[in-house]
Amino acid sequence: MAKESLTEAQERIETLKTLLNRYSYEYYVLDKPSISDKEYDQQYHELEKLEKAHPELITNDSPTQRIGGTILPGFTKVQHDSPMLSLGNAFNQEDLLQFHQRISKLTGQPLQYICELKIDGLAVSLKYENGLFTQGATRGDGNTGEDITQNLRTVKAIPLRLNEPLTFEVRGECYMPKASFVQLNADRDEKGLEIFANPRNAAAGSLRQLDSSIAASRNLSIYLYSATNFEQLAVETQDALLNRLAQVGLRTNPERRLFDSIEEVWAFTEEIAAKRKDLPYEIDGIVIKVNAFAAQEEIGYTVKAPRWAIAYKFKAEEAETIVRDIEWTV
Ligand SMILES: NC(=O)c1cc2c(=O)c3cc(F)ccc3oc2nc1N
Repeated sequence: MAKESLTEAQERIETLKTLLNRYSYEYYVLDKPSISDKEYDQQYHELEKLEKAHPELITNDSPTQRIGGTILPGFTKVQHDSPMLSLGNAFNQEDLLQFHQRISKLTGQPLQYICELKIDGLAVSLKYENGLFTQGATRGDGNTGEDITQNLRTVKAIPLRLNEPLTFEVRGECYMPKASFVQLNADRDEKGLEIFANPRNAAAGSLRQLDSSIAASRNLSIYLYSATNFEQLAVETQDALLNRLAQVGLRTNPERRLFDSIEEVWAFTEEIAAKRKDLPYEIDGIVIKVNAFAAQEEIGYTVKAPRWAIAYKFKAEEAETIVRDIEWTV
């Protein structure tokens, strides 16, 4: 085939990157693919061929650049701009009531709560500059984490470019879906390799790999739940923030609910405890947050945790039965 002119190649490469990144967003972020895998693969291979012929046209946000070419010698350290704190825990209705009474005293505003599923994965921080994914890190000790950008770039649910040129940091939970966990353990068992105890360990083990092609093979996903400098995003509540994150192309968990009383929050924890085994990912509780950012600021933080949030934890032993209950499809 005659070598296409540079501008023709450039235009075709730009078109293919835009199309393939949108298909990837539909498939991995919205879980609603609009084309078949075959069509995707055809366009992906056309992009690979064009980039091979014109390597100077390869950009960092091309879908062909998700798997890094090198095996890292180790992970460099990352200082978090603001500490990645942990959550205080609640284990029963009384603990929730005490949480509510404690914080009601600290704000004159009526309290609206947002409840989010507590995804059982690995907390990570993602930095975007002018819309481009530039750095990913683990929580580490809360102040210093490890740079796992190469591995997080292989997580297809993480967009390499947002659909707005934002510069900010988002945080979320990277996890391994239950079905991927069962398949991975079946494969490892067959090869006589040690199997993972649960999806959280499998996700953590995958993100700790120095060879990003291993992380790429582990079908990890992510839900984002917070952002820094949300003034730029012009949102005043956690719920509005989550809608805004979805708007710019980030994956957020749809099972969130707003409540005006702690009694309704308790009822929600019981509702989710009953349907948790049917979820395609593991959760270890519910995160309850004051929805309004102004009230969050008024209520504030302790040394190691926000006062305006609490994690209601389900009873641990169920976790094993949940994974055991999946028929071990091999
Ligand atoms: N695992 C989770 O699904 C999840 C975790 C956290 C946090 O760890 C967390 C920690 C903070 F200091 C503040 C808010 C948070 O919100 C959170 N929200 C969530 N949905």
